[in-house]
Amino acid sequence: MKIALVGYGKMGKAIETIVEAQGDQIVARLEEKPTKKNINEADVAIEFSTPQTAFDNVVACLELGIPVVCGTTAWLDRLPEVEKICSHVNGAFIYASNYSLGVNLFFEINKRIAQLMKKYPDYTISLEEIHHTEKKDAPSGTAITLAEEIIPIYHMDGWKLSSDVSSSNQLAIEAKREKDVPGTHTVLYNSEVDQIEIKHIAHSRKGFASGALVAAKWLVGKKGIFTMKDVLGL
Ligand SMILES: NC(=O)C1=CN([C@@H]2O[C@H](COP(=O)(O)OP(=O)(O)OC[C@H]3O[C@@H](n4cnc5c(N)ncnc54)[C@H](OP(=O)(O)O)[C@@H]3O)[C@@H](O)[C@H]2O)C=CC1
Ligand SMILES: O=C(O)C1=N[C@H](C(=O)O)C[C@H](O)C1
Repeated sequence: MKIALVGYGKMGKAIETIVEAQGDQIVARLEEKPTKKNINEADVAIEFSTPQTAFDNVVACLELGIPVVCGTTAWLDRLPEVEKICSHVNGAFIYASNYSLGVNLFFEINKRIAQLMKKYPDYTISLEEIHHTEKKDAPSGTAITLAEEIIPIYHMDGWKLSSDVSSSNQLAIEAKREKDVPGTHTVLYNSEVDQIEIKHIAHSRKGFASGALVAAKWLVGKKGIFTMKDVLGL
């Protein structure tokens, strides 16, 4: 598989380490918008860049006929436009706020626990995410995905970036930034007498990177718009 890395920062480099070990080929390492000239006939593009550049990069790949695996967060207000373009060009696109197998299992666990806990109003639900200090967005895309799966179950009015869990019908997400933390997400159920937590701790970026590569291999040869639920059969 010939892979173009669109975005060659922390994630691009983590993916490169795994690709080199498994015998696939990286044909482009881009820190600019993909073009016919710089994408080097890649079979698939893996896009981890910035919230400001992801949309243009994804559209450029689709218009060049290259399937795209995108992991960049905080640009999703434009996802409907990408979906329209992908259908128009009969392309292939996958987006996930988090590509790691563990987090995708955590998403399923989160929904099941929320279904159980909503019957017990003594418990107040909230979310916490912790990431490295270089992270550009808050809350994390993963925390938003967790929230979006809880909100319909609890009939809440959306989420808010706040440590104040008490005052409204919005799900509070607290975002903390600490040196070198790859990504930790916790869903908390707190009552007067006790607290229940479910937590996913990424030990490194390896899980995100290997999941993105699994998604890339799965996507090549397909047409359509997909998520990690399709890739993992969840
Ligand atoms: N879905 C998932 O599983 C995961 C998602 N992420 C998300 O991925 C994104 C990237 O994370 P990370 O690798 O840590 O970030 P980094 O800041 O380490 O890397 C981003 C890279 O993109 C480059 N870049 C800037 N402009 C462009 C452009 N126009 N086209 C292509 N590349 C460009 C930057 O270059 P320069 O520094 O020169 O500006 C930088 O090298 C974030 O949104 C993060 O939240 C992260 C981990 C897992
Ligand atoms: O920026 C990061 O590092 C991460 N971003 C993703 C997110 O916003 O959820 C995934 C992971 O938590 C690491």
